[in-house]
Amino acid sequence: MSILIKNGRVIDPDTRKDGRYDILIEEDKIVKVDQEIKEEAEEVIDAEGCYVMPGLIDLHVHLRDPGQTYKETVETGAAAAAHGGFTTVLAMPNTKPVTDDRLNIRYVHNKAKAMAPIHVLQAGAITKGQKGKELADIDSMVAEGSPAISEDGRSVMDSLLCKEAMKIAAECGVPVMAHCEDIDLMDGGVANDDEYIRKQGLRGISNAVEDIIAVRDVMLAGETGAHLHLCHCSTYGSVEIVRQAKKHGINVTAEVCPHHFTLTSKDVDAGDANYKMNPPLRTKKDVEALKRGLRDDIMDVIATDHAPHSEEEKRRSFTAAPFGIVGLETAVPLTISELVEKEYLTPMQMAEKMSYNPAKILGLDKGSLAEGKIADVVIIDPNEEYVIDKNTFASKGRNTPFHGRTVRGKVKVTICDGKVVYKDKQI
Ligand SMILES: NC(=O)N[C@@H](CC(=O)O)C(=O)O
Ligand SMILES: [Zn+2]
Repeated sequence: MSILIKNGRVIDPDTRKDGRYDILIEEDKIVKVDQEIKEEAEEVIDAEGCYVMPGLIDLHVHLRDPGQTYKETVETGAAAAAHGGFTTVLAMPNTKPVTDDRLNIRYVHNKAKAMAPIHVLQAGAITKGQKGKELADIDSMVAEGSPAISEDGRSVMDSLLCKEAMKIAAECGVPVMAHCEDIDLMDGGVANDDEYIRKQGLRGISNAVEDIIAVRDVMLAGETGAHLHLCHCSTYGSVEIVRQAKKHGINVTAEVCPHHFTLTSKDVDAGDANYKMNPPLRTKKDVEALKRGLRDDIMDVIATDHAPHSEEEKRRSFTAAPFGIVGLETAVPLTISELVEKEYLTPMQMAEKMSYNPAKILGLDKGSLAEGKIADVVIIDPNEEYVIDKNTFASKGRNTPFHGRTVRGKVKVTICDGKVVYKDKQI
């Protein structure tokens, strides 16, 4: 099989190419990148007017498999990823049972190999059953191929246990991906702690809920030498904490989700739980800090926190519904519309934060369009305007606050291991 991508704007953070090039793919590899490639190929894709980037890598998805396959499966989540331009995703371990041992890691990896069109990697839990009492067997999960550990969905509240986990992760050479939430301080909160939210009769989640654990984890990373990756940062405090940590030479990276840089708590409709996620939508001050943090490369990654739930679950009251929204199929247009068009990010920075940096964080030989690399590629038309329609999602989840929103930036083709795994109708 060979594919020739012609006339696109190749944006490659690895070789620092940003210009008009053709790319020739043979079997599963990029064999040539040149200004004009004359060779014939079985499939020719005209990428005129499009960005051609390394396949996107999402460090934060929930695939609900095993245990909650009515919400999503490895297969449907991977199809949603391909539709969204992602060729690699990292699945979080808050499954049922919790992915806290090597057999559960193997289950997801094997299922993905058998039926996912893209690469699915599984993060291991930090504690057994995510109960926060006893460490999981981190070494054996890493030996099984898990590239990171995380307690996502909660924090390891016991600081000593958390420090032990960081020591082991440092020895194993994997990052600790931290969901920062002081569980006691949550106090039943469901949305940001501000006047507008309180007026709607909802309980608040203050910034300190996140910031306290972010500071603690940075201190522990400093003491243990672990690589700490802060998940779904939502507060201006988090951005400051990451800035300071980096200044002091602590090994920390951080991610921001599209919903957190696109919406504020003022957008929350108390009658619609599609605006409910953890951490919550924050204020304008927080959103501006997140955008500037991304612009200034304090914040390294854009990740989706794709969190599918059933329609029945999300129809419940704001307080009773579960936290989380889907994100795989809206990340590209939101990033282009909110960050690239508004000049917070260059297209090169977009490719860094959605592919190159995530690859580096997981230690993967990906995020590159250099000759000889595996052909994971995404083609995006940055100018195509369209209306987000949840009914077009490949995900089982329809829980998005972005249904009906007009955006720019459409994924046209996703190529994984040299195979076209998604193609838009009009290309
Ligand atoms: N983010 C969410 O609102 N929900 C996530 C858990 C998580 O990422 O913390 C989920 O698993 O549903
Ligand atoms: Zn989380």
